[in-house]
Amino acid sequence: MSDITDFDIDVCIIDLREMPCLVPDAIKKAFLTYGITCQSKDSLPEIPHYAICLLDGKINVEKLHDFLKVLLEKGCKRTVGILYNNVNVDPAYVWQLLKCGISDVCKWESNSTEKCLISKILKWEKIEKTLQSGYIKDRLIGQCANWIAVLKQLIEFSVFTNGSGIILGESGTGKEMAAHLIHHLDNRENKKNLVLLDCTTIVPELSGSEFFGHERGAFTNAIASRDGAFALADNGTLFLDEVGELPPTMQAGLLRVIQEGTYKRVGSNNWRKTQFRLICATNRNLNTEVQSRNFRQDLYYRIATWTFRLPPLRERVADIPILAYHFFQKYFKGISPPPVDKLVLDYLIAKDYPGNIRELQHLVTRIASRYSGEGPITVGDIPENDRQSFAFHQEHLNGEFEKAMQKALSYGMDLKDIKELSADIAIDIVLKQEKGIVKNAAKRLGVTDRAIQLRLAGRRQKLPS
Ligand SMILES: Nc1ncnc2c1ncn2[C@@H]1O[C@H](COP(=O)(O)OP(=O)(O)OP(=O)(O)O)[C@@H](O)[C@H]1O
Repeated sequence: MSDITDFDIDVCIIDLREMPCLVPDAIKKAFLTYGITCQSKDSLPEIPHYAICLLDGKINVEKLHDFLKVLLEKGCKRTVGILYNNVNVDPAYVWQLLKCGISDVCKWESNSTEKCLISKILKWEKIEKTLQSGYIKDRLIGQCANWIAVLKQLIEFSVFTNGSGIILGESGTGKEMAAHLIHHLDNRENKKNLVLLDCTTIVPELSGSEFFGHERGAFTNAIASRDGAFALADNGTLFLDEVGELPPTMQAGLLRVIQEGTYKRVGSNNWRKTQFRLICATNRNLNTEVQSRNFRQDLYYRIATWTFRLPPLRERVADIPILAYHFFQKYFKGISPPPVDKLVLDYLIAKDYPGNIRELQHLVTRIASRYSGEGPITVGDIPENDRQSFAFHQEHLNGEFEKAMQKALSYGMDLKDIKELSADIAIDIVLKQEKGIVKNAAKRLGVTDRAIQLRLAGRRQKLPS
């Protein structure tokens, strides 16, 4: 590492020890090789992209937290701590430092610490650069911290490992887009194709052929031999969407291929080799599926080496305006989209999106397609169907409904309890209005008769005897 001559990343050492004396010469010298100098925390000339913080075991964690917060808010990308002169550091203290926002903590060992930190910083810088790349900026829109955090994990996984991973997330949160990103960033030599397979669409009887391929005549209608997903993904990436739906026989087959790297076409006795990066996605809780024996535990552990959770849109509401702008831009293909009235933006921000980004995209497309071509996009461009539930939401947000919610929250009810209670109240009101006729109530509430009956039965069971 010491042969790095063109290290030009903006890094500085900041002495944050509770009782600073002079930064030890050994540290100064070691980092000066890379052009890294020491700065005082009170007179930083500029906020560095990376800060190496010199710490001791006595630092006030709250003060450190505040200092790091300011650093990170002002553009510092990561901070790392060196513990100096502390041979027996309390592990709890180190975990506290990490909680404060420090990316890593190490003890000062002359001759190796600086090399270790430089290689970490080089890696982090590569991740930051990738985050700013055109591929991501044009496709994976978002600036919320939880979205950026998962993007960074995805980049690290794609660029620095060749492992398998699983992408968790509700429908429409961008799982398939994440798979494309992983394949795009994968820097394997002679990288080949990304093969996408949606496990919900696989016919169980044909699943063997779909994955392994088949020989001519292997079964009725097998008029020609054919490659399956394992062959097509060789030297590339296999993306299995909704992996929780994989038929049990295929789960065993897949495990074998991942472990051995060999498979046989249906109707053939010859072993063939394949090697691919496996990326799976699901919006199910695979842990529960494993417990209820619907999904093989051994396969789960093989594919879940790396797990990424994409946040639903409700956890990144601040991204709605830029996502909406991105979709308007897409709709108006190249020409800059018309201005969007603030009321429309407020509407987009306040709405619920069970279908996440896909649902927002479709809504924006509907709005854009109603635009007359002059002036800004206004609330009149929002289709009538889309306005109805929202109008209710707006009317009641500041009225009785909000008061009831405040009361419920003051009793310590969580969202689940609130949802349950609201559903019960709605059912009771409609049942009363429909004179106890479940069928009519169910129709009005948009659920099945059985759903209401089960709910009523559940409530009876919960009643104290
Ligand atoms: N961060 C994002 N920026 C821009 N568009 C996005 C983003 N995330 C998702 N999309 C868009 O939302 C739509 C849904 O994305 P995608 O198909 O990747 O979701 P998914 O989680 O795989 O959905 P499903 O589980 O239903 O298959 C796509 O049209 C995609 O272009």
